[in-house]
Amino acid sequence: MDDEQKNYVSAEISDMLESVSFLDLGGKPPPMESTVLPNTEEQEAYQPLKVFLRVRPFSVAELENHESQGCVTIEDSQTVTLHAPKESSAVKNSERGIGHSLHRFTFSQVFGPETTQSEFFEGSMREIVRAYVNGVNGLVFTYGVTNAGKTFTIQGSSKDFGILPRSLDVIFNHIRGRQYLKMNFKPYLSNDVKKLEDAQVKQEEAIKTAILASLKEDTESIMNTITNVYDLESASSTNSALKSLPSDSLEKKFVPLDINRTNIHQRTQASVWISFYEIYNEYVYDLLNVLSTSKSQKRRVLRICEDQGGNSYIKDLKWINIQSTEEACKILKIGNKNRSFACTRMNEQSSRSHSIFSIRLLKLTDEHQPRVLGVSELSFCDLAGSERCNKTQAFGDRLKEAGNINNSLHILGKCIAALKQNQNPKMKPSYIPFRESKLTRLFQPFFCGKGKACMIVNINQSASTYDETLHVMKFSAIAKQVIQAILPKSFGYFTPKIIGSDGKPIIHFDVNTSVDDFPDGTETSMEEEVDITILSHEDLLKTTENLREKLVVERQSKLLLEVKIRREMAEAMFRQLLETEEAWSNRLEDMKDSFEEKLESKFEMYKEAIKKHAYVCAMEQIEDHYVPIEEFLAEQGKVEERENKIMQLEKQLDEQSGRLLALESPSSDTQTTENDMELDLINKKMKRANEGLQKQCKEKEELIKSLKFKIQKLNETLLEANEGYRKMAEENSRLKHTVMLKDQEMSNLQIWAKRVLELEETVSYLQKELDERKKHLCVEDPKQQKPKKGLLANLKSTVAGTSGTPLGKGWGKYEDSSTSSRKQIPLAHKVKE
Ligand SMILES: Nc1ncnc2c1ncn2[C@@H]1O[C@H](COP(=O)(O)OP(=O)(O)OP(=O)(O)O)[C@@H](O)[C@H]1O
Repeated sequence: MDDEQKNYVSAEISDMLESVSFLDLGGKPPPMESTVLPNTEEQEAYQPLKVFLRVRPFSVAELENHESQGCVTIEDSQTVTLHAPKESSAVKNSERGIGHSLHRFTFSQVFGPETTQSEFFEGSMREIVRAYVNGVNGLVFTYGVTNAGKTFTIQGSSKDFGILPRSLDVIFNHIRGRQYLKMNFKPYLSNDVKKLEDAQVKQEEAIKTAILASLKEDTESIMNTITNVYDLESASSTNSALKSLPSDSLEKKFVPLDINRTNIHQRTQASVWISFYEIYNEYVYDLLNVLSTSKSQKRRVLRICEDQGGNSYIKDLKWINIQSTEEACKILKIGNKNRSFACTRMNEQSSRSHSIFSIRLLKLTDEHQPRVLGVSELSFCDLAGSERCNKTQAFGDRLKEAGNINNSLHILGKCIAALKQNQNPKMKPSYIPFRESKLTRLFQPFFCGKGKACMIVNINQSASTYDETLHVMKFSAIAKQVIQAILPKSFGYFTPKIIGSDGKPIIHFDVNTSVDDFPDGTETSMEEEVDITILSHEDLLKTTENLREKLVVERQSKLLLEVKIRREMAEAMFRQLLETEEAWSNRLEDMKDSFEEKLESKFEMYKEAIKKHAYVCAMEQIEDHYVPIEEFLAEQGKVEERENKIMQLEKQLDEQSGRLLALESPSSDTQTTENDMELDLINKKMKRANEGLQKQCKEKEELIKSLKFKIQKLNETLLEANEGYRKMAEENSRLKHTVMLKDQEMSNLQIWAKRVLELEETVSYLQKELDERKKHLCVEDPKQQKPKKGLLANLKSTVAGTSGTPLGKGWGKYEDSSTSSRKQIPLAHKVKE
């Protein structure tokens, strides 16, 4: 998938979003407003994700460029309309009949370009911060194209603080006078607290001092390079600017939240810790790592791990204890210095990473030896702005960054779309790819009930980024439909584990479980990134022991499972064989029947054809030679008459020849003349008779010839019929052969069926054998067993132990010669087969 396609959300998600956005037309957001007072928290366990829209005012440069100003129209406090400018792809597409040039979107609230930072904070953050100080975790993330004002919204400028410093100020206002200033309770893993020894506390203090000192050292350079949080104008008076950050100044800028303090235990204290990290090119970096400030030094990549509860946390992430908003702002500034910014075509100071600033609030009892009552976390995620690579003309590092940014935003889009789809009971639940990117992995708990999430969508009104802005809006439209299931957590609901400096739990406040439960709780999932270093040596040994025992049990169950599966497979195979056999025999019968039918019908056909042919021939012959009987008799009469005439003529000829002999004597001349004349006459008559006879003979010869020709033709037809019959006979024999083969196949199938039955017997024998082995295993000391490398090795060894069984024989090379309890099983050779 190229970057163009991957921008924000995939094409198909985008299409889905398109339809969603139109479904929303005119529709007001569902009733979801509810106050986050502690006693109503249970009621709002399910609520749609809050999505706020903030529209950035035009910058001076944009105004100078005469950017089209009619792309974004705010209709009311919840609705905004986007009008595609002429040069945008949306207009081109709509002209081609794909999509629309006008889009309307609804949000939890829309903040126009004239909205001040204070108004925005009041309108969007009030609820989430109030819930947070009462113990509900919160996540705020800004989403939008590059240069849309995400960083400005979160951090703000020195004159106009963003939601992060304002939230910090509210938090410090809230805990004022009840702040726990010692650093001996520190956030640990995802939701736990570590109790530090004095030496460790000193170390913490030293780290903090070093971080703050690094700011002083670099003040000048920071002011020259970082302008995101504090304006360049204030560079000359950096320190004074920082000093002018105390909460008082903030308080003057906005009305403090009306937080219900009464629900918090009167005698409680709070400790505030912060962390700041970034996800850059899918690597997590601690932004508060002072060592990494040097650009030449390679930054240390942090790992995302999971604790016993499967909650993700960043291993070795620095948590710094802070006592005031100004301290937090200083640290934020140091973090910003380490953050990956770059000058892109769209934004001079573009954030090239997703940065996450987290605040952990530890609630403690107000005693000499305080107890930890709860931990809550508020995270601000400034997502990197995405852009189309061709538009930004990105290449090299920028292109790689854009690819990674787009990819993680794309996965975030997929997660949100899947979350939304899974809320529809009519649809098949789909896999939510939280683990496909670091960002979504860290966001996952917030979409699974760990706390309240809220999304801030930043857009600018520039026509040049209209298409990207439209994508963002579509994305937010679907995000708005995600229902969050927020566990009714407040302080004291999920009490954290307190871990001692040695890594062992020292106090466990959950009323339902005791400290003794902890070792079991240390059981970690076998994920590649599970952090086992959090366990002490003893726990590790104990865990190993437990795991070993579990392994034995697991192996037994696996063996049982395998036997069960084998049996099921054998049954299934047998069933399949029977079905196949039945199917084949049916098929065979059908084929036999159909061939026989075909054969018979062909025979009939040929017979009919021969009969017809013979009949036609006979008819033709009869037609050719048909002579009516009268004609025939007349002809016969004629022939007889002629024969009589011939006989008479012959007689006359004899007489005439006798006379001629007598006349040969020279006595009378007259007589000779008469005789000559008579002879001439007879000759003439004979000649004529002869000619007639010759003509008749010719006719008869021709008749004989034509009859002979017809006989020849009939012979040929007969030969052809013979040939057809011969072919039919051949086909018949072939079919008989096929039938014979099928019969053979059937008998083979029957043999297989018998074999399967035998296999089944073997399996049942194995089952018995296994039961025996199980009893044997139970008696054995599991510790003495050598752990095998895997299930197969274990199976093989187990089967080798029972090498007298058919299966054991199959794995002869693993046979244990010492096994005395071999049994001779007659089925062994069958299994081998
Ligand atoms: N609401 C606003 N009022 C006045 N200026 C603003 C506002 N929002 C943003 N800006 C200005 O717009 C510019 C870009 O803002 P910003 O750096 O916060 O954008 P971004 O979305 O974080 O960009 P990227 O994703 O590239 O980091 C900055 O100069 C900022 O001061």
